[in-house]
This record gives sequence, structure tokens and C-alpha cells, in this order.
Amino acid sequence: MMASKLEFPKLQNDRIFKVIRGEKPDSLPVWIMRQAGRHLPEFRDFRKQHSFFEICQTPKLACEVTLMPIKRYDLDAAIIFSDILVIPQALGVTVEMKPEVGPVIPKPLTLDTIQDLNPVGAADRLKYVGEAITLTRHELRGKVPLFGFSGAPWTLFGYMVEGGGSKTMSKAKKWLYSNPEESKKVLDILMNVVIDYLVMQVESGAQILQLFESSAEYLNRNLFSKFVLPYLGKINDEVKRKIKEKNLEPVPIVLFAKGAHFSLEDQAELGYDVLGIDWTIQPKVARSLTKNKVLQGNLDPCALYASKEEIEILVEDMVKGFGTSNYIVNLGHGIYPDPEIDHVKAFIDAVHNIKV
Ligand SMILES: Cc1c2[nH]c(c1CCC(=O)O)Cc1[nH]c(c(CCC(=O)O)c1C)Cc1[nH]c(c(CCC(=O)O)c1C)Cc1[nH]c(c(C)c1CCC(=O)O)C2
Repeated sequence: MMASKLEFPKLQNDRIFKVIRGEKPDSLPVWIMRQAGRHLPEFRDFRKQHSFFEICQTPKLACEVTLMPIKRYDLDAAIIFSDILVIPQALGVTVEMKPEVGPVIPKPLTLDTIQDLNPVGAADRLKYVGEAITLTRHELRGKVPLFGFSGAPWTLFGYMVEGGGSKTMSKAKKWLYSNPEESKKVLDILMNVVIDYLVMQVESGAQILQLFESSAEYLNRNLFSKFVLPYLGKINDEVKRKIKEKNLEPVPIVLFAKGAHFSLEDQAELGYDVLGIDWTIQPKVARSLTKNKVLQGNLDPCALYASKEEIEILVEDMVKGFGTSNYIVNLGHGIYPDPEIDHVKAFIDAVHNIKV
């Protein structure tokens, strides 16, 4: 039987929400992007039995993986196990997850195949993510809040046009310069699916959302202003408007536009509740560009390779830079597949040991 959405268990750890409301939590909250992934031996074992997208598409399996890091670590949030590329899949694009390579799209988007994208009912085809969220929200028993997430339009567009990851995103940027109207058409399609998808996640029980614009770093200010900012702004506005319209509890939204330092001041004006900061920005600089916004980040994921003593010092330095108000601790990008469990623990403990 499907777990009921009604009467979710009461939330016990509300550190993140305290920070977002401008209150002082008992200690700084911390979670880790990609926390439920290959650095966990139990995840690597699990992957021997199940393919990546089988896990994503099977609520029970997605729930089990989501809970793995929560069982192991003293984290202050869970994030539903999925991938940003489920949206292209829902539009009818084939996405494969190749070991050691990452996502591959065998037939990249071309100007001639835009018309083949099938946005009608796309968010409904992602219902399995909603079911995974509902189930996980129950299974968490209120221990920590549950994040839903989505990729943002430009990042999804980039993967679809390039056929996978890219060091330059030059094919996708070529579209922006040479076919701006077609590019906007695709970005619009993606934006509308992202909006409905995020609202569906909230209806299913997501308590907070994060939008990943992970490929923002490839753009300049001009392209970012034209092809990213308006879409990000509309997503925040529309998701919140639709949540209200449906009489759902409002949820905060985190924007993580990786590498987009040049636009931090603009990002701060979009209405997001939290801005994710990548590891290349100095905390003080990020603060000075974003006034009193709640910020999240930004330890270099590679810092987890340092000794445990060094990790503690790096965390203390980072917290000095951001200050203990309006601040959620995280890495400045997703965790890599190979840091040691003890070092991840050292990171989390170092955060919780800081006096606020
Ligand atoms: C760009 C992007 C993707 N996926 C995601 C992003 C945005 C964040 C970022 O900038 O890193 C988001 C994502 N992907 C995954 C999560 C799960 C939730 C969590 O954070 O724990 C989240 C939030 C699982 C995953 N997504 C992926 C894995 C590893 C795949 C495996 O198990 O074989 C996991 C656990 C695969 C994936 N998926 C993607 C790439 C580039 C890769 C390969 C990278 C790698 O090899 O680590 C696309």
C-alpha cells in the first residue's frame, strides 16, 4: 500500500528552518550535496544489485539509499535520491548512466529534434519521485527535514545538447549565440516542467527544495542575464505561487548556481530563501555581495582528503568567514566518490562543535 501523505511524523531537527527564519539554532546545520552516493560502501554494494535509474525509479530503493547517510552520520537534512537528468527522461530523451563516465545522452538534442520533446504530462511521469519522497518522509520519522530538488533549465539544456557532461559546454553555448530563439524555446519547456515537478515534490512531502544550476560556471554575465536569470526568477515565483494556490505549507528554496560569482548580487534579488556558494568564492566576498541572505556552502570537496585535524581548522576558518548567522554548512559542490568515512564525520563534528 502507498504510504499516506497525511500526518507525516513531527519534525525534530529544525536547525535549517531556524536559520532561514533568522533565529539562532543550537548549532550550525550541515548537510552534504551527493551525501547518498558512491563514497558510502553500503551504496556501492547496493549498486551491484541495482542500476542507477532503477534505484531512482523504485520508491522503496530510492528511500533506502536516501536514508543511508542519515543512518551513518549526524546530518541535519536528507535529500531525496534521484538525479537532475530525470527531467530530460520525462521529456522522452534517453539518458544512460555509464560507470566511470557519468550520464550519457546517446542522441543529443538538435534543432530538428526540439519538436520531439514531449512536455505534456512530463511532471506526471515523474510521479515516482513524489512517491519516493512520501515514503522517505515517513521513514525518516521526523529525524531531519527532507530536501526535494531539480536541475535548472540551463544545466539540463547543457546536458541535452552536449550529450552528457562537457569541459566547456561550447556546443550548448553555440546554441545560445547562434540560435537564441530556439534556445529560449527549449529553456521555456524545461522551466515549465521544473516548476510543476517541484510543486509535485512539495505536494508529496518535500520540506525544502534545492535548484541545481550546476553549469552556471560556463557562462559569462551577459549570457547568464539573458538565458539563466529570468528562468530562475520565474521558477522561484511560480513554485511559490502555485504552492499557495494549492493551500500547501510554504517551503524555502535554495538556489545553487555553481561558479556564478559574477551574478551573486543579481541572484540575491531573485527571491530565493538561500543561496548556495561554491568552493571557489571566499566566504567574506560572498557575504559582501549578498547582504543578509542566508548562504549555504562552501568547503572545497577535496578538503575532505586533508587530515582530520586540518579539516577542523578549515571548517573553523570557513565559519569565521561566513559568520554563525544566516548560514547553513555544506561543501562547495557534491562530495567525491572516495573521501574516507572518518573524514566526513570529522567535517560534520567540526561544524556541530562550533559555538553559535
Ligand atoms: C550535474 C548533476 C547531475 N546530478 C546532479 C547534479 C547537480 C549537482 C552537481 O552539480 O553535482 C544532482 C544529484 N545527483 C545525485 C543526487 C542525489 C542526492 C544526494 O545529493 O545525495 C543529486 C542531488 C545522485 C547521483 N548522480 C550520479 C551518481 C553516481 C552514479 C552511480 O552511482 O554510478 C549519484 C550517486 C551520477 C551523475 N549525475 C550527474 C553527473 C554529472 C553524474 C556523474 C558524476 C559522478 O560520477 O559523480 C548529473
